[in-house]
Amino acid sequence: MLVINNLHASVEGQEILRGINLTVQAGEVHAIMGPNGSGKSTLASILAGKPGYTVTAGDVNFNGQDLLSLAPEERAAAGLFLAFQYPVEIPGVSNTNFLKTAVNQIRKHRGQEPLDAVEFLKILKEKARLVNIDKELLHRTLNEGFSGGEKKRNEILQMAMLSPSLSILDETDSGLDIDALKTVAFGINQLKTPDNATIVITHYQRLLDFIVPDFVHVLYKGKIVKSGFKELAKELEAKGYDWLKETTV
Ligand SMILES: Nc1ncnc2c1ncn2[C@@H]1O[C@H](COP(=O)(O)OP(=O)(O)OP(=O)(O)O)[C@@H](O)[C@H]1O
Repeated sequence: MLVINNLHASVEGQEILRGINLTVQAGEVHAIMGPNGSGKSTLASILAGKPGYTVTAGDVNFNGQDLLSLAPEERAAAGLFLAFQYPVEIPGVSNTNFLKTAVNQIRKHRGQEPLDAVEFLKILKEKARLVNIDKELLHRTLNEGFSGGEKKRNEILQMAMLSPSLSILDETDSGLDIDALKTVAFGINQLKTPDNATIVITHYQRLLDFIVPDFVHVLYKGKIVKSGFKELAKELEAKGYDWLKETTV
């Protein structure tokens, strides 16, 4: 589904990613961990097409397409979804209207008819129930006055509505209390199918108790320096990252 090959990228002339190689197959959950400033969010932003980053070498293939040549909205239409570390507030736009516009925009890109209001609301209710989101959030203005936990839950609802083939969740656990963490993880697990895949960027092994990854990778100074299974996250929790620094410098 996703093949990242020797990806190098810089921001304002400074090299941040220094040769990332990563393959994600359908049905898999990958966790990316690593110390602050190692390039995790940069990688997510580049995959989503956020401006401001210069790819200096390498390529990314997503479902047979050259991902880096696509505009951000084309990436979304191709099935990529990024949940941001800090979801934005959009005053004056209701959550429901935002979701309807986003869903229909993606349908348009795929050559499908837009959903009418009745069809859309039916799906919205089903998905809100599936990922355990309070209906009250649907009628509020997008992310405005949402608590940190509500913003993150709302992103899971967006993910449910857009049915992406690859979801990238950047520090979805930051600022969540344990119940919100469980709700968000429950939503992510509910949406898992053999046809989609998830990349979870996290600092904490506790999230991975609820979203069990098939693979764990450590990003350090812009490179994946170690990959393993879920036990690697436990090892990192116990030992930190210094032991990896010693083997990589
Ligand atoms: N827009 C930018 N302008 C300048 N430097 C940037 C920019 N974006 C990222 N960087 C730098 O790139 C490096 C990697 O940042 P990034 O946010 O990708 O790390 P991270 O691994 O996600 O860190 P954290 O765990 O703290 O979220 C950092 O040194 C950061 O200061």
